Amino acid sequence: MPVRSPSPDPFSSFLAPPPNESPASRTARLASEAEDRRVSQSIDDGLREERAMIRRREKEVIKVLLLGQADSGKSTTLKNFRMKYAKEAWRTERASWRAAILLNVVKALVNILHALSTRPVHSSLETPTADLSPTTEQPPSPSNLTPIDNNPFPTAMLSEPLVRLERELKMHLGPASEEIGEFGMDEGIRCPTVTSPTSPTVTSPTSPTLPSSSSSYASPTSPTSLSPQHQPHDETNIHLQTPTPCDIPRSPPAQEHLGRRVLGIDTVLDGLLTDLSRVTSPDYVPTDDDIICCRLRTTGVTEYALTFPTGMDEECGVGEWIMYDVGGARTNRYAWQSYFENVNAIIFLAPISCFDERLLEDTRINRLEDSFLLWKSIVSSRFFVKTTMVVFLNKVDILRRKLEEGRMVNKFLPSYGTRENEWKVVVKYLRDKFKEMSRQFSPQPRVVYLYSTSVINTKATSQTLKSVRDGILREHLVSAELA
Ligand SMILES: Nc1nc2c(ncn2[C@@H]2O[C@H](COP(=O)(O)OP(=O)(O)OP(=O)(O)O)[C@@H](O)[C@H]2O)c(=O)[nH]1
Ligand SMILES: [Mg+2]
Repeated sequence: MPVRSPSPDPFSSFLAPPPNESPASRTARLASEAEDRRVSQSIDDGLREERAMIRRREKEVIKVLLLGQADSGKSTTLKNFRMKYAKEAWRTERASWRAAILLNVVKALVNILHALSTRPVHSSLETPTADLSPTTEQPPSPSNLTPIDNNPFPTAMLSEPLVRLERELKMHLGPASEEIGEFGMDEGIRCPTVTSPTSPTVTSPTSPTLPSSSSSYASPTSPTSLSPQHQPHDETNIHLQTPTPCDIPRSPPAQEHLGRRVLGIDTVLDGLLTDLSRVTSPDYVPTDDDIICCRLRTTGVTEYALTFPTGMDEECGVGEWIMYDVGGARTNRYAWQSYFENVNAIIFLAPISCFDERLLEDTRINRLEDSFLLWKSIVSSRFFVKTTMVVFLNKVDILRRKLEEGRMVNKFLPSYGTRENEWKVVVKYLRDKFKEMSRQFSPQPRVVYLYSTSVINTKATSQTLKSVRDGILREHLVSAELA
């Protein structure tokens, strides 16, 4: 059978020169085709160059992940970074912290009233059987509280509008306003908009989980629910009552309780509580310290961009850092993994004051034990073999206070043994412990930068951040040279 030549491609015949092309037309056509090829080549070169530039920029962007359990101080550390290195953005969002600060104050007042109407029967449950036994102390629960004598405040009368205001503020602020497993006087009348902590959200790179600045709570010049002049409901006008909530923190029973720290109220709020008239004024603009002290739970993962010099001296160009702040509760941690690729540095927050506390989300687990387990899983992860590791042994101020009040570390951490119950000794012990765990569980030898911190102290933290920044940059430069 004769072999038939394949029929010509209709497209190639469409592109072929005309059969009767003159020599002059042919020359012109070839010149035009050469020019087309040149233009196309230069477009390809441009695209290649652009792609290479994007790859180079991606390499230059330093990714820093803040990790650690809930309430360890990750967001507070980020606030310090932004206060120092993103001054303009920090300044413009200052007013939007107002509602969150008010909520912190109202929650504390509700707690004080609750404690004034009740008192704990058991002061301590210190009977661990092993290191970091779960049988450590718990905050007072409704079942171990009894009414307190000589309480000067009509507790129910005062607490009702406060609880209502607390609920209003929570509705305004959303899920971040509620602690996981939060226990308060408003149990049973919780904010209906609060969503399950098991469904964290990932916020957009540019939107911190802050209250909206368009709201009446957020504007520094607009009224707040604590202001007497502009009440949404008469019953929330807490200034009109006698005694007023402003009298509560200064009252002798409250002072006695604050002094004994049986309320679970952190020292960070003391400043706000003793200066309530400032915070409740209609012209109130939060200060740096107010914002640093303010607690707003992180419910998903937030990204922040910071701009830094790319080298050690200030004459170098600037580079970009992206910092990721995550929700630290156990129920939030599954969302972390999508941020693990190509992380340059991790700042791990271990709140070492919590040696005698349990996790809110799982009260069987000691908080220090949880930090050890987290640290072990981070240093042993294959994702972080080349990641710079920075550890903040945080909340040293609270550790010091607890030890001064006579809390014994070895009651909760028997391996601490007979070492002196002194904060510097405890810090050294824990520093060695974190280092040793890194040595034992890291797939490759690595350097760990450890700092003892109280990140609510912005001045001291500013120095630490500079050192952390330089350390991360230095390691980044070294690895870029090796790559
Ligand atoms: N006293 C004291 N308080 C601190 C320190 N660090 C943080 N805090 C306070 O502890 C609370 C919790 O801090 P955050 O930064 O919100 O904790 P977080 O790790 O972001 O917590 P999640 O968002 O729940 O994961 C805030 O009220 C802070 O002001 C510290 O070193 N000392
Ligand atoms: Mg946070």
